[in-house]
Amino acid sequence: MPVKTFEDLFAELQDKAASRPAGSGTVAELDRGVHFIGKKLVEEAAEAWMACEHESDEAACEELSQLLYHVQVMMLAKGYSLEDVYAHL
Ligand SMILES: N=c1c2ncn([C@@H]3O[C@H](COP(=O)(O)OP(=O)(O)OP(=O)(O)O)[C@@H](O)[C@H]3O)c2ncn1[C@@H]1O[C@H](COP(=O)(O)O)[C@@H](O)[C@H]1O
Repeated sequence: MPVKTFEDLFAELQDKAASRPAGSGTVAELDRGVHFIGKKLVEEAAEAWMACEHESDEAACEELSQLLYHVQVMMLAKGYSLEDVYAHL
């Protein structure tokens, strides 16, 4: 099975945000808003930092993936496209 890329996940989350399927954690987070998502972003960043310092490579990569997910949820909450953010890379 091919690995899901950052762009693949963003397209999937955009679709979820538009179609709002029942049981979607993304929809639930979007409904809670920027303040809630911001706290999740910081929490995941801290967990990623701790995992990188003290845990296995596997655990660190898992935490980093969760941080990337929450970056995308924040982008959606703010209405930003990939291009809006990539313009600053
Ligand atoms: N990649 C992710 C992803 N990474 C992290 N998370 C969520 O981020 C949180 C991180 O979990 P933690 O272990 O840090 O915290 P926890 O204590 O277990 O969970 P919480 O109590 O904090 O919610 C969990 O709620 C996860 O569900 C993700 N949720 C969804 N996705 C993908 O996003 C897509 C859409 O998901 P749904 O919107 O749920 O359909 C699917 O492809 C999913 O695989």
